[in-house]
Amino acid sequence: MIMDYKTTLDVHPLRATDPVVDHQITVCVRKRPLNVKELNKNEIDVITVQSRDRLILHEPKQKVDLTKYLDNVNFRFDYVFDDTVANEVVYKFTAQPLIKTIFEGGRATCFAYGQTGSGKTHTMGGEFKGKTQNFSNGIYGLVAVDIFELLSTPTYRQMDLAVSASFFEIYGNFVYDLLAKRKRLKVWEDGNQKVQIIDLSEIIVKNVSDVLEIIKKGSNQRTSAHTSANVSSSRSHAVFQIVLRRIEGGNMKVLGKFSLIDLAGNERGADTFKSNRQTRMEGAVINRSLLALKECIRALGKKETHCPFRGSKLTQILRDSFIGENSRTCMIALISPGVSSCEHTLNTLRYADRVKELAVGGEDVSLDNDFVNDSDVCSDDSSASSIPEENPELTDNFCKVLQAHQSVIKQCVELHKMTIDSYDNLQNESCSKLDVALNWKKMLEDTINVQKDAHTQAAIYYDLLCKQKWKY
Ligand SMILES: Nc1ncnc2c1ncn2[C@@H]1O[C@H](COP(=O)(O)OP(=O)(O)OP(=O)(O)O)[C@@H](O)[C@H]1O
Repeated sequence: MIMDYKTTLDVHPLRATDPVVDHQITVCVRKRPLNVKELNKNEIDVITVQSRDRLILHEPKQKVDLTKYLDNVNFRFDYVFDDTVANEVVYKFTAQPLIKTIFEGGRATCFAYGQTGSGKTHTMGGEFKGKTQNFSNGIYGLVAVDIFELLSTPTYRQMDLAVSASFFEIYGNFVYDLLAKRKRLKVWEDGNQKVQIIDLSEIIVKNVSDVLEIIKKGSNQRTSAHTSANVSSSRSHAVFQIVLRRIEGGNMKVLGKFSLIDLAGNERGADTFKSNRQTRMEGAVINRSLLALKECIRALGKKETHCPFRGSKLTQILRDSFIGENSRTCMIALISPGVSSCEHTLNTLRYADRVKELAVGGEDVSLDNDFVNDSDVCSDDSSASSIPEENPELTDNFCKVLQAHQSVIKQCVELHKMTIDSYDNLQNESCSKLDVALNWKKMLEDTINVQKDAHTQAAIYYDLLCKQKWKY
């Protein structure tokens, strides 16, 4: 059905020579090719990149009478890159336009967002050849090339700017220095709300190869640390920063900063019901940071004076990226094309869609029409953000209650839809009464079960609230 549908479409993907448009906030999507594992499983590609800014997700669905049908969901972003596009082209439309910002005294930020294995590290760090990574064609490396090229032009050469780089990781609520054997660092906020990472290694770099060395060192540290500690890099945010400084009144003052962030896998935020406590807690922290990130981009897009950067360690550290006239952000949402990733892909696209919607000043309608987005359940509700930081157990449980209730709503919507379909099918006799009855019985049982789960979660949460003597 997908193949047939695709043949009816007029497809004009983005070309490397297309014009680059200037935005304060750019949101784009990159589709990776099907990988060997997916090809071996004969997975179907459910994504069609229709044009430079549009894509369609073909979601296979089934009616109550087992008839299959496609739900074709359309999305529009600033740019959409299909699976043939190289890193250099992605860079040209995303991070490259932000380079000049840091020379003009601003803050530039580029995020890679998506499910584990969707291509975040490939895009930010560089293409993999087997186990080795080509750091010179990732966005980190390409940014370095352009910075040093601009520095060599007459305008900037005379400014005598100093360039330095740092590379760290945010795992749970802690920060680890990837250039100092993953030393755990303290984050302090001074009286002016300036956030400092104490003792973070910041290495002076003189040329592109110095930067590539740092990227290599930090990336290797990340990989080896995670292998030995048996935790996954997909549960941490990696932050690579390049800072420009100039002499002002005898002191070195920051002129501009480029932050490049390889975010934790967004599906990790939904590590809840089936996982152990540690994983669930990590999931809740990731969830919160991704939501806080969305809120901060919203504040930037709406030019609000208040930025809710305290919502997570990630946004706290990146606070100066979300304030100020001269802050520009780019989000690259990475998606896996296989049918088995359909639900996560839909979640990624909806999140990116809302970031863009917000960035152009629209309203956040996520709670009205998007209750299936698991990664959003934590704190879109304003009451969630009022849960005290020091009560992670409550936060975790509150997430579970919300999540359980979202499942109930989802299930009820399915039940309602199925009932209407059954009625139609009985009317036109395309399905036997027995089939309808059996399907309806099963659907009702499932609905009762999710309601029971939600009830249990709410009861656990109530007990916990009573125990903690913490009330709304
Ligand atoms: N656009 C692409 N073209 C070719 N291969 C790709 C592309 N994107 C990703 N891949 C391949 O897919 C695999 C997973 O990619 P990658 O490690 O970048 O995912 P990730 O999103 O960073 O996952 P994690 O969250 O686990 O770090 C890698 O082997 C990578 O080479």
